[in-house]
Amino acid sequence: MEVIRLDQVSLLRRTQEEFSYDLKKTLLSVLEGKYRKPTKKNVLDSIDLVVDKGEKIGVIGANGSGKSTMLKVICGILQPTSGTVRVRGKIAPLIELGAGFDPEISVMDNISLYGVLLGFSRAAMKERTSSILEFAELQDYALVPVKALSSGMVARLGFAIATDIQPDILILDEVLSVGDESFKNKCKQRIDRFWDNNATVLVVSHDLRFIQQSCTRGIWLEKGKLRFLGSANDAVDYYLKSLN
Ligand SMILES: Nc1ncnc2c1ncn2[C@@H]1O[C@H](COP(=O)(O)OP(=O)(O)OP(=O)(O)O)[C@@H](O)[C@H]1O
Repeated sequence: MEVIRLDQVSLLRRTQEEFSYDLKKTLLSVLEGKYRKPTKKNVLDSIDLVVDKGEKIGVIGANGSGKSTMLKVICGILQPTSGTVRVRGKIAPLIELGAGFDPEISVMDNISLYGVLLGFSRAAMKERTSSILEFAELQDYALVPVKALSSGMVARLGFAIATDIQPDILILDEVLSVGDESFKNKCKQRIDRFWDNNATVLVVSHDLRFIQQSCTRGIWLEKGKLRFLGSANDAVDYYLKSLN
């Protein structure tokens, strides 16, 4: 059964998008004659992809080739400039953990808010609050505003919410570096369980051996284009050959 489908997905980004808010920097570069108008770049270029239930897909490619962007488009964090994305089932996006939190409101209220963003009802989130707090080891912080948590605690909370129930689709960006060593182990166990329970998995990693050992299929992206889609072993081989 098909659970993810991308048809001709492209995403354009301004090359200086991240810096455009820095007026002082922009003015200085104008005065120094160094200012260049931002140009647009195809970060994803006409991607077609169909993923069936239970597949484990490894996404590989050089830095900046569009791997994280593709995952964000699948999760709905980014909208494509053109093309369509269809996803069927509950998705656990383990990327940019906690990016959707409101720092001013309490941990408990953020659990409801984040859950609703992920597509759960408020009532369902109320029922899950205690198990989420327990997994994140934040029971004593339920009423504290999120801005008072450490960044590791924020990531733990994001992970706990996104994985409180078995997702149909698991999206992983690189090796998770959530919290301290003991918490990392807990996360790994949870991911392994989902992995074994027939979840569909998309994982970005530079660890090519891990991709070969753990994934059924591989995607090689190059400058936003899908260069290869096939067995994980072949994807790694072709990618490595391109580097020589
Ligand atoms: N917020 C942003 N604004 C503008 N351009 C961006 C932004 N985020 C990423 N890009 C650009 O999009 C391209 C793809 O980035 P992406 O993070 O998807 O690559 P990646 O393959 O995951 O790289 P890496 O292996 O380094 O994590 C890069 O050229 C990057 O500069």
